[in-house]
Amino acid sequence: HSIKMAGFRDDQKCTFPLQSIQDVVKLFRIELERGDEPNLALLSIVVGSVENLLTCNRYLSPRNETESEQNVKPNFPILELSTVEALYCKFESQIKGCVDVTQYRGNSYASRELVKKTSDIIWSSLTRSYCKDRAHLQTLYSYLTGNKLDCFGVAFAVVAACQILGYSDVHLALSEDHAWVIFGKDGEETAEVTWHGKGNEDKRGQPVCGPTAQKSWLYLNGHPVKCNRHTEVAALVSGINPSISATADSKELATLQQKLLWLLYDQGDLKNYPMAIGNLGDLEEINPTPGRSSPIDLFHQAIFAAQTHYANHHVYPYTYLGGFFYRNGQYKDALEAWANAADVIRKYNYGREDEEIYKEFLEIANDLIPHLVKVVSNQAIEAPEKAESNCLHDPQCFAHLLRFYDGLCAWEEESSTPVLHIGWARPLVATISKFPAKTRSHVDIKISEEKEEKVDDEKNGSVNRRHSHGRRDSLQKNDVKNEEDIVKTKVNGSTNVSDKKAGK
Ligand SMILES: CC1(C)CN=C(N2CCN(c3ncnc4sc(CCF)cc34)CC2)S1
Repeated sequence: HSIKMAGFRDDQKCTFPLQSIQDVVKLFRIELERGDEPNLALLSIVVGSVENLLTCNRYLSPRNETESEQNVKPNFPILELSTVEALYCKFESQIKGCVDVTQYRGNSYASRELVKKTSDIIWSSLTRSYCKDRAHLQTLYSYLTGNKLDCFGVAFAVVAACQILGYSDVHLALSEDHAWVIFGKDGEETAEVTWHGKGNEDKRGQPVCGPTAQKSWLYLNGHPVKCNRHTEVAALVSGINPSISATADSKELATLQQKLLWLLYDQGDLKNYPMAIGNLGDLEEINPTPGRSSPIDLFHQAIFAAQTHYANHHVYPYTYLGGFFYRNGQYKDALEAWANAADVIRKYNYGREDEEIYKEFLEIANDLIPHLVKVVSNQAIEAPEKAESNCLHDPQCFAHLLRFYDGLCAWEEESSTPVLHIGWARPLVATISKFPAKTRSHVDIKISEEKEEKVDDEKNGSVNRRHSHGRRDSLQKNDVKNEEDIVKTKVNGSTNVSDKKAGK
């Protein structure tokens, strides 16, 4: 049967051959600024081709071939239109050849059968067995030249295929460690289209619902990133992997990713995508763009996006920020960011497919914080005159640490799987014992409000409670006179009675 092969439009063709970062940025700009939808398959093939040339087969420009050139510096490859067109047509004919849309004619929305069928086509043509978490398996280039895709790559390929079949309602849904699709009227339907993790039976074709989806971090309890075509382009760009080896990155590819993320940022396409903003913050830390937001600003924008669009149910915005502060020796701020991350995870129950975030908190608790505490305790010894500003003498640092662990405990409560075990206890004891008793004694462990009145009534006069941000609630009788050198710090975030009455 004759398949109408849609070639590329002139404004797409005119950018070829692509031979610089700017050429690729220009192609993306054309795709993103035109009225119609950006072509996901085209952009994925282009990015995958460039990534392959810059990371997999160390592209050598003629200039570099002389023996004298010791440091092999790849220039930008030349990407011909014919290469991209051939791969695109291969994908288009495979998809259109296998899906008989006449069977679904009429209903303008995709059906679960259509989505499942599309997923089956991608799924069945994957190489039997390969290392699923290898790098550079996230694009259609990898699929079309090597029949390999990673978990995210399968979900993206299904959405790109449905776009080619004309279903503009099929979109990518992204959590912090999984991807699935939404479709139907108002995107109300959901379907698994890929696998997750190791040793888990795939649930392809099934909706994302039920108890597993409710309280588990993996599905973000109903707060995933629901993409439109532009956000899907942002996911594709976020997925660019500049790593050449465990120790080397392609500078050209990292620069391309950074420029494409700024293009999407300026178009407003990252506003509801915290991880993409975080990725941009990481790139800006490595290679700052003059005149652009600082990494800290970007990480705060990611946090704001998560608070605004996702009821503050995302953990990674806080671990992006915490990691930045840690790398830059701003340890009090790192502890606060990690405590805020724990305030998010406390909203979930830990389940067997949440290993990724478990590993994240394990590394923070048992590796990063112990290292942080060792560094500051050495500082206290080497520079005793700076003791006041030292983390170990700051009750708010101790309060952040307690809030961090309290969040992990709350995460474990009512969970099917335990979180903490003896392996967590040793680093915890080592960390707590580095804080002198004087510091620990200044932390005021606030209890939840309903009990607070009871405690207040029973207690004759209460200690003065100072919010962790310095605002004092009230001075009660028999307060110590020199209260200014006793920092009362709330451990948890609950507002206290007077605030409540003040309607704050
Ligand atoms: C603070 C961190 C440890 C640094 N990098 C992090 N990530 C790197 C980029 N990541 C991502 N970045 C953009 N989009 C997505 S969608 C997704 C789930 C699989 F589809 C992951 C992910 C995952 C999180 S979190």
